[in-house]
Amino acid sequence: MKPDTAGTKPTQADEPRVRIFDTTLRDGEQAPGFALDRKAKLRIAQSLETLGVDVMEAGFPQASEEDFAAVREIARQVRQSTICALARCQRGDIERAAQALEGAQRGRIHLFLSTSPLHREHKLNMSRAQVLDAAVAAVTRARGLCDEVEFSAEDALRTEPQFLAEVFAAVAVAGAGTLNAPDTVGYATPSEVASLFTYLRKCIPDESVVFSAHCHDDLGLAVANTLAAVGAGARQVECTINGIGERAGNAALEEIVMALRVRAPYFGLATRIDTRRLHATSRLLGELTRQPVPRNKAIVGANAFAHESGIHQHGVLRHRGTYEIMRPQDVGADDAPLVLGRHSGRHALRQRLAALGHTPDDAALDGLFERFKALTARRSEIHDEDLAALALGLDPDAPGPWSIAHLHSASLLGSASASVRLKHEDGRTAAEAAIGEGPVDALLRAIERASACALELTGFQLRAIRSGSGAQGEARLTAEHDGRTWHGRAASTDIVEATARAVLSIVNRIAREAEARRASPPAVQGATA
Ligand SMILES: CC(=O)SCCNC(=O)CCNC(=O)[C@H](O)C(C)(C)COP(=O)(O)OP(=O)(O)OC[C@H]1O[C@@H](n2cnc3c(N)ncnc32)[C@H](O)[C@@H]1OP(=O)(O)O
Ligand SMILES: CC(C)C(=O)C(=O)O
Repeated sequence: MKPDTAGTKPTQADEPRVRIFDTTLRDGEQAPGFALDRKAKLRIAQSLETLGVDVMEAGFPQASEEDFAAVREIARQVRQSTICALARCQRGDIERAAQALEGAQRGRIHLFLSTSPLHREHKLNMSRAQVLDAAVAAVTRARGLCDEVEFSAEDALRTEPQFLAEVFAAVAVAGAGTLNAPDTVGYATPSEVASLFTYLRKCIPDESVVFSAHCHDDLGLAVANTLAAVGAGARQVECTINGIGERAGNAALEEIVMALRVRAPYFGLATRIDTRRLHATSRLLGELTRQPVPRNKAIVGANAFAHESGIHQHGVLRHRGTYEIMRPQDVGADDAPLVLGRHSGRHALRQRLAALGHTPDDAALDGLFERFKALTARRSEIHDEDLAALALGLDPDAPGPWSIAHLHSASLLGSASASVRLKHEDGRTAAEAAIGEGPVDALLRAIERASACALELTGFQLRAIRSGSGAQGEARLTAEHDGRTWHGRAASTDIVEATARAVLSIVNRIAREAEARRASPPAVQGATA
């Protein structure tokens, strides 16, 4: 087929659906720090299947035995998505990809070859004619070995558009059903991407061909460029969970899908994705790669639905739509409570106190608000127990009543023991020892016994907060007591001591609050709370 620049016939672009091609397990996994073993890949593949991706690129079988085995396993187990394997335009790669896909319900070989002058000259040492011939020969070979063939013109956005159209037209005739124009180095702008896809659609007005976008994020434009391609007729988008991928990453699946959904009247295009599975899939990937999702990441970051600013909180309390364009439950996130912090105002403070059972009048609220703001000047995080302490007239950061008089911890191959002697401000001392599954468990149990305060540990984090001599470790704990969550935090040059002091800070807050409730008759509590 010769490029046809005469006009645009109706094509696949008129279909009101965008196919989601997920490449988390290939381009995503290819990035430093994101390698996954076969078992982890299968778990992610199953999660992607439940999410509803149309195509999942499971790997590059020629790259290694491990990659081959992972693609083969995924092809055998996943039935609802098309399984895709990457291959260079080389006989060995194509045959290996076909072999890995043998058990697939529906298999696709994804061939790629660079088309840009820079890549042709310096990387491949091939002329235009050689690139064209190699692409057609590879597609012809692959066509008989699997259900579908996709062809990617690597570095398409830096390729002469006419030559790109010529290659696409030729591989479409040879049997490639999907034509992918990647912005391999994340160089293009949205208007350039839109112009290129408009041009390609004019040149190849074949209704059976699907145009695809694959954008990298080197300039932070991957999602914008992908959406520009969709606006210009692309009906497959290649993307990854959390936007992982080569260098700065690929276009983030969750961002594209939610943009299409939230702005449905603008795009008029659906996907098959069950958006309520987005959070779970993102978390699974973060856990398996041990790469936490940044707090401010769109859609799946911890702050994506959090409001701390008083003016926003006031707006959200009146009508969520003032500052929220989607609901957390639409992406499978928990309905986040308003975050009380340095930038919060009285409306949010009153609402949170009410949820904790405290209903101060306006004058009491003003007093509490002043003390709350003073606390935020000293601390970056304020928890419910701090608000409860303020409402009871306590200083959330006050020391005691218990302090550590003696501490000993020992661990040996999976078992650990700890002994503590605690001193109470009323003069009592209490000494206890315990064994546990590790030093933290043993310490927690010894302190629980000595202080007679039952805790169930629900979270524990240790991080270095200074390096070199005098380096400190900070322990952060969350624990349940009496149906409530409590937070403890302490730093020391000795991480065992930091952990013990963090546990004790929880015990002390519980003790102080209990004492205040005993000492304050309900009528007095009601005056401030
Ligand atoms: C834009 C992308 O993301 S493309 C995918 C990139 N992903 C990866 O590279 C991850 C997996 N890769 C690998 O494990 C290895 O690179 C392998 C096993 C595939 C190849 O390893 P090697 O044979 O040692 O080659 P090496 O990687 O050093 O060089 C690449 C070779 O492929 C050739 N090549 C690159 N792209 C293509 C292509 N699309 N079609 C045909 N040949 C190609 C290069 O010209 C070079 O050939 P040469 O060895 O004859 O000089
Ligand atoms: C193989 C192709 C699609 C690719 O990953 C790229 O060009 O970035």
